[in-house]
Amino acid sequence: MFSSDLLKERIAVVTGGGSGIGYAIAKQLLNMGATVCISGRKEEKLRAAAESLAPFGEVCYCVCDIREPEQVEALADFIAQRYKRLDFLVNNAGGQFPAPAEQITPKGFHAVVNNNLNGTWNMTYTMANRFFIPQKSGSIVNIIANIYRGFPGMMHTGAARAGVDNMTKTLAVEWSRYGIRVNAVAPGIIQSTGLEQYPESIKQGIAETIPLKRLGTTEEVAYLTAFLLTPMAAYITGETIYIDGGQRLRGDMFKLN
Ligand SMILES: CCCCC/C=C/C(=O)SCCNC(=O)CCNC(=O)[C@H](O)C(C)(C)COP(=O)(O)OP(=O)(O)OC[C@H]1O[C@@H](n2cnc3c(N)ncnc32)[C@H](O)[C@@H]1OP(=O)(O)O
Ligand SMILES: NC(=O)C1=CN([C@@H]2O[C@H](COP(=O)(O)OP(=O)(O)OC[C@H]3O[C@@H](n4cnc5c(N)ncnc54)[C@H](OP(=O)(O)O)[C@@H]3O)[C@@H](O)[C@H]2O)C=CC1
Repeated sequence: MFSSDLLKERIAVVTGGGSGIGYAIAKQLLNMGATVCISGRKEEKLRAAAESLAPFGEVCYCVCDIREPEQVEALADFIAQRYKRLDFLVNNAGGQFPAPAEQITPKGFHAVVNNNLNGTWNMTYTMANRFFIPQKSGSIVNIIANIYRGFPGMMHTGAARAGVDNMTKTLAVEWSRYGIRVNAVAPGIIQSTGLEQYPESIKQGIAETIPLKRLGTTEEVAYLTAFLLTPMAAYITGETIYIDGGQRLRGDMFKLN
């Protein structure tokens, strides 16, 4: 299933591929023979990531803030010039800040929705029109979050990710006529660079609330994402697959007062 030539000659873009889950996804796709372009906002971070990924296959990077349509268009130009096609888009870039709902200002709400929902659409709209629709093929995986029971403690991202979850279903139907599959992966709490930004007080004891009694790894999210892009998943579209050690069914995301 994960053989080294399964994705040979396939071209992938992984947003937020310079760190954490995105980096692990890029590495897994390279290990399966794909050519991968990682993107993000910080050039130095991308350069270092691309250097450390280079032993695993053909990798490049492109600075692109997904919130800026013209930067997304420039990323599409870069891919068109370099590879002439695109097969996979992994919308992984995103983030938010923890806060009780009543303290999320309209500006803060807008910032998080803009990053996670609008940014994902900017990428999806552009890459579909530039590549997937004309090619009549393509596969998209959206990395969202565990929104199964809402997202207490991060209402803004819950709302944004629910938007992407619904977008996933709609596009799977609308774009089936172009041979495009669209799926989502919903990670629970994953031991990644991103998690380092959350205060210890929130994370302390959290593993005990998860049925599998541990946090997930970035590699585990990468395996699932890669699987969804392979021909083995050719009949899967419009799905959101949770990878959370069972947390959506039992256990708290946050300790609320
Ligand atoms: C148990 C834990 C479970 C965790 C599960 C999930 C984990 C992950 O998702 S890991 C990924 C982690 N990485 C991140 O989340 C970092 C990403 N964050 C950002 O990129 C940015 O902070 C942003 C996109 C969320 C906002 O950036 P930007 O658009 O540049 O907006 P500003 O910085 O200008 O802020 C606008 C506005 O937003 C409010 N705000 C921003 N940060 C905070 C904060 N830390 N706390 C409270 N409020 C915040 C605030 O209202 C800002 O306006 P001003 O007050 O006028 O600055
Ligand atoms: N770790 C976890 O427990 C969970 C993570 N997630 C989600 O998974 C994804 C990956 O997170 P993780 O790897 O943990 O955290 P990281 O903070 O390591 O990764 C987030 C990546 O997104 C990029 N990014 C953020 N905003 C933008 C933007 N506007 N334009 C371009 N790139 C952007 C960052 O790159 P740069 O700094 O270069 O801009 C960074 O590489 C995120 O969407 C996160 O919210 C969901 C649930 C749980």
